[in-house]
Amino acid sequence: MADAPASLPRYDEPRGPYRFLALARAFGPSRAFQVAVKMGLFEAIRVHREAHGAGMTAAQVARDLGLVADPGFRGVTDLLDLLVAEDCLTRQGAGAGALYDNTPEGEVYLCPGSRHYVGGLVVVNAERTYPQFLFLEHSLRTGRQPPEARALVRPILGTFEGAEDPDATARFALGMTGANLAAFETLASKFDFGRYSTLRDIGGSAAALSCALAAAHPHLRCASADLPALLPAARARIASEGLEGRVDAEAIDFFDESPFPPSDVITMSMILHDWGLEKKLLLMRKAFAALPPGGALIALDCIIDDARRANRFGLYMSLSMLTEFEEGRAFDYTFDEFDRWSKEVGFERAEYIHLGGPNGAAVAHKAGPPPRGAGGGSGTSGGGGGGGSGKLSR
Ligand SMILES: C[S@@+](CC[C@H](N)C(=O)[O-])C[C@H]1O[C@@H](n2cnc3c(N)ncnc32)[C@H](O)[C@@H]1O
Repeated sequence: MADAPASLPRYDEPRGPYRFLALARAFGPSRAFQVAVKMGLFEAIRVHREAHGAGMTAAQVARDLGLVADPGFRGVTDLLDLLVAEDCLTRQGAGAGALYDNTPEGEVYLCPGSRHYVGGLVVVNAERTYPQFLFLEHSLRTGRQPPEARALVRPILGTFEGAEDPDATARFALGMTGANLAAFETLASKFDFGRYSTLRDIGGSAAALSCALAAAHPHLRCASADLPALLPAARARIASEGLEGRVDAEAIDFFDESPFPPSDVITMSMILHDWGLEKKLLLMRKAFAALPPGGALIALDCIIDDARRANRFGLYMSLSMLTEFEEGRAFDYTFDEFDRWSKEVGFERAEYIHLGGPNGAAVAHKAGPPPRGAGGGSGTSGGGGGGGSGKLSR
């Protein structure tokens, strides 16, 4: 397993037919990675290194994770080397004595004790998204998943409502927190929250967005509102971040008759994309009604570029919503579309804030002076109200 001699080809960008074949097989490395995260490989390596001061051999990994440990069996070594090729593991040495270890990034993002752990969503991808994509053709032909799929993956609304089982609800919430924390922290630094005093996060799950914003902006009073099954996860996070008294957890059903309680800012992260146009507009109207003059609705999603060709993760996400939501009407959207909807609902103008990777925030502003006065006198960390970097205003 020495480095390839210079005469061997380097496997960089696949070209010609290989580009299409690579795309057809892209699920392979993806699935292998999901399985590795689900089995706890990265955490097992971290724990082993802490105890023994070195990475693990393939045989040690096999024993630790309960995999086939027969020396003639290639599966475990193949999985580990594929993860080396994907830059998810490092390897030192060769053959049976080769030691596999985490990359520094793997340690931050793939080990559950880390604040930045994203593995929760990888497990959701392994348990829900991947099996549902097996039936994508059926979804495209009928707008819904077939009964076979529903035998493998329970409907997402049951998970939200806690009807499936409380652990599945908590696991989904932790997955969402890990996946979106970086975007939440970027929003905290890019948007001028100094102009507002109160914020309500609709569909706030485990309150991660409210906590990130309250931690960055001490003047801000936040409420994270979700179905009752999410209250324990939200309360646990508020307590663990030391934000009791500044962040509340509230039970709501955002589709019931009652109006949203008034707040200067309403956020909806990964909410609008869960629904068809009618329900998207209903939620935006409820937000508009609850905001004071000068208030803002901030929708966070993998907002698709207006030309619908660059944000391929956003486009994938939209197909994923088709498989997740039984209505067959859920979709991710462009900023252009959000801009149009926001005017239809009554907002004065909208702006786009890029949040890193495929994530963005579409902000709709209600006409009027900012509720807390320009600048607000609080320590906002950046952005400012007008035209900060990466913002489009319309
Ligand atoms: C895709 S998750 C997004 C979670 C979180 N905002 C984030 O970005 O990480 C959708 C959230 O909407 C919540 N939700 C779904 N239907 C709801 C309803 N009718 N009323 C309130 N919350 C609801 C779910 O419980 C879930 O927490």
